[in-house]
Amino acid sequence: MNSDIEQILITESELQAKIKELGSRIAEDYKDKIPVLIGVLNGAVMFVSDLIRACPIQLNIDFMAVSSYQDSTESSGVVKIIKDLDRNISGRHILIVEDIIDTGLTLSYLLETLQARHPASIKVCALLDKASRRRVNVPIDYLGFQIPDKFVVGYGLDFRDLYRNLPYIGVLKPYLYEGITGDNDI
Ligand SMILES: O=P(O)(O)OC[C@H]1O[C@H](OP(=O)(O)OP(=O)(O)O)[C@H](O)[C@@H]1O
Ligand code: HPA
Repeated sequence: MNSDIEQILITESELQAKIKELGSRIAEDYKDKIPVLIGVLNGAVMFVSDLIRACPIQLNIDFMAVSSYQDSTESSGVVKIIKDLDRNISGRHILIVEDIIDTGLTLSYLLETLQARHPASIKVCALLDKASRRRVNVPIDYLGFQIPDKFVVGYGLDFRDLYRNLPYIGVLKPYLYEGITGDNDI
């Protein structure tokens, strides 16, 4: 699996140091509230679990599963809810936790969908921002790292549902996905 990686972009220790910083900032900002942290599955699974351990305040967690990339490295542009929240978020302070903001289409859809449920506030925490690919403007209140326009995997991020279990963020060797349209089987 490691041999499919062209370059390690962010090491495990860099990830953990940044998550501690983000957790402290979030804990300070929400110390008088009980926010609901919404992890966006599947990609944010590692990030949300490390982030809540770095966040020593009272909080709730919930998850939404959405998908727009299927088996491709390009967004289909259509965001599908695969699993919705388990709770009513009306009047609650919401923090959406995402692994990556790329085109911004997923986050834009989530913000619109969750805003319609009348939360007290909504903020966004994202580990990675690939700003050069943005197709719609979205706010990021807490950001880990800006990254270049490369397809990355690891620490929750996948290609065809693989590589999520790498402990670092790496650039996938392009020959592994070039020519794949999204309709192919593994
Ligand atoms: O800004 P965007 O271009 O919308 O891309 C970001 C989204 O893409 C990935 O999810 P994906 O649809 O691949 O599902 P996954 O989390 O299950 O991997 C990632 O986890 C973000 O949710
Ligand atoms: O670079 C990426 N890697 C994995 N999943 C993604 N979803 C959007 N961009 C990416």
